Amino acid sequence: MVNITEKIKEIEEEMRRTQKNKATEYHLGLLKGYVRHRDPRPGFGLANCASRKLARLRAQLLEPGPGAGGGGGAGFDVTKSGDARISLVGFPSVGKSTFLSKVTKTKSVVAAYSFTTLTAIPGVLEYGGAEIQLLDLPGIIEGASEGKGRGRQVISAAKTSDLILMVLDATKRAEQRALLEAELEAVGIRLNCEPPNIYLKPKKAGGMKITFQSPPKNLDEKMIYNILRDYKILNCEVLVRDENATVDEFIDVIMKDHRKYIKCLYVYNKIDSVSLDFLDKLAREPQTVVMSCELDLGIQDVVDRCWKELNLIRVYTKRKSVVPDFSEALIVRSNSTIEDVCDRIHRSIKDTFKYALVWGASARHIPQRVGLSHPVADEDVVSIVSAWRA
Ligand SMILES: Nc1nc2c(ncn2[C@@H]2O[C@H](COP(=O)(O)OP(=O)(O)OP(=O)(O)O)[C@@H](O)[C@H]2O)c(=O)[nH]1
Ligand SMILES: [K+]
Ligand SMILES: [Mg+2]
Repeated sequence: MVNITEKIKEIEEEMRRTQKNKATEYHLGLLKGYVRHRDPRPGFGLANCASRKLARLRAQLLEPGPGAGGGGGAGFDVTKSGDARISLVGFPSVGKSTFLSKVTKTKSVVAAYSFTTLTAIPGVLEYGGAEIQLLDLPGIIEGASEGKGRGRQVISAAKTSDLILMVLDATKRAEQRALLEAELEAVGIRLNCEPPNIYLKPKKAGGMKITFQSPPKNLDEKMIYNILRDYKILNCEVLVRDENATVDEFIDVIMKDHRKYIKCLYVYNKIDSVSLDFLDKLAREPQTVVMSCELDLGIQDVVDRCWKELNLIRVYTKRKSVVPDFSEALIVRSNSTIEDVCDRIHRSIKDTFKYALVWGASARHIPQRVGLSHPVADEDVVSIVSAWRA
């Protein structure tokens, strides 16, 4: 077999040479009779022939070899680090690597052909003293969940993240989003929803006890009975608390060890290439932000929105008569209190806690003297006063 990597190198060389001189490209096209049929959209021009060939070869590199075991189910070997992990998931060439290279110090290769990125590339997104791991992933294609390309690995990596950033190309068909969602759904990822409000407890004996808190709209006792029997759960207790619960949701509860509920933010890139009307329409969709990496438009909005979606709070600690260090934040979940902040600093700090001084959005006046139960807000400055120090 001719080495795919060598073939790829050859074509890349050829493309580099022609790209150096657009005029040459034009003449080449003219020679080959391409110019008349030229697609006016960016990226669909003369180089598209070589580009398509290259993408095809690189896709082969992604395919699991014979005996490789169907692409493998495990994710890429990247250790989790920082305060949270965000995965960039999308079709090839939507701009995932461009985005990573823009917002982190990591440079992930960017190119016009598909499957430029062949593995997971981690970068660190610094956000006001918080450190978020941003994972650039290979592009996925339809059928990814069934093991096409490195689809399964990509999806496994996405499954380990705290937020999925679904990167979409604003110039491409609207279906791309539903197609990607279906691929993620197929492996048990549930986007932007909470686990169903259904209690299920398998028992050793006693048959099935099925109770509805209020009359169900989409389920009945017989349906639940049949589903449970299909899954060979013959003894259990079920309490359906949500009247709108569906069959699919009930199955998700049975399969809860294989389900992952993850927030997803939809990001449309390349808005420099669509009309203003269309851009406006996209930007109004729920959970959606728009950007152009090329024109540096909306990037900070995307980053801010990511932080918001993670539901985390940055707290800066301050020693008496010293300016707080804003380059290092203490990260707690939303709805945390001073007590949670103490626990993050040191396990025993609560033993000597007298009160805390708080500057920031959660303080009614500045500084406010508060106790352990005081809820903190993002970017609060907190000074813990201990009994022995005061
Ligand atoms: N017009 C336009 N082109 C962009 C924008 N962002 C990225 N591109 C181009 O889109 C192409 C693909 O970018 P990449 O960052 O390599 O895309 P990717 O999603 O990482 O692609 P794969 O790794 O192959 O899956 C490159 O030619 C970029 O220059 C943008 O905002 N507008
Ligand atoms: K690409
Ligand atoms: Mg890439």
